[in-house]
Amino acid sequence: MSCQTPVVVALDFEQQNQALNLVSQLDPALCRLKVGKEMFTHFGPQFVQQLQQRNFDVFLDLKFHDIPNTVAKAVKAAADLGVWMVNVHASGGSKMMSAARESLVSYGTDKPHLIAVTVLTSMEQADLTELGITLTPAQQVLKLAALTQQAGLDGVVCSAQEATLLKQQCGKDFMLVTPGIRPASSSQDDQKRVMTPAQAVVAGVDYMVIGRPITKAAQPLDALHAIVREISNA
Ligand SMILES: O=c1ccn([C@@H]2O[C@H](COP(=O)(O)O)[C@@H](O)[C@H]2O)c(=O)[nH]1
Repeated sequence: MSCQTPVVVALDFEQQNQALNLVSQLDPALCRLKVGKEMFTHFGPQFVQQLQQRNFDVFLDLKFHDIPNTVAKAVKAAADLGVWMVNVHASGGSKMMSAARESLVSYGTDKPHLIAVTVLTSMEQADLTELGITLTPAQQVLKLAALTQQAGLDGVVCSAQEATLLKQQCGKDFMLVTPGIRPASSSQDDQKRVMTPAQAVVAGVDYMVIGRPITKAAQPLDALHAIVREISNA
């Protein structure tokens, strides 16, 4: 059965067995899984394959950002690995994003979703100012999302705080994938632009990436079930 919820659990663990312990309690109908830089650097494509063998859709969150040729080949390698979703940084520009999209043409309908990171959810106004960006986070997200859509990608990573504006600008089919999701009782950690699962549903996000509120909970499965309940009640 394909996944019935928008939840993507971020597997950010130092040890493979910590991640697999959690995964063995999860159901692919309840959530998808995200593998990011920490676990991919430690454990590589074999780790992704182990998750796929357990029938999970995997979002490979490596946020590629390089010259167009290199990013295109990295995205193609992700497609060969059979991941459900892969991403690049929108700030790599439209040539880079177009090259990434073109590298997937030969996969037809078997291609992974290709999305681009706009402004990291850990960033706020002061972080943009430090980089010489004078726009607000929401304005910068809208600008990078427009570039992403023009390059033919499937959607963006953004904060749920920008979801309503983005759906107005880009249309309902442009996929919004939102980290920085925090149930009301959870610590914000290093995230700055956050929303609760219920607020994110109302804002219209397509997928919610959630890590520590689940993985660091005393009872991760209970935490996941509470989030899924909050989402279905919203
Ligand atoms: O803008 C972004 C892009 C990616 N992430 C990643 O999502 C998870 C969030 O984990 P939490 O523990 O729920 O904070 C993490 O793997 C990040 O690398 C992001 O947070 N923001």
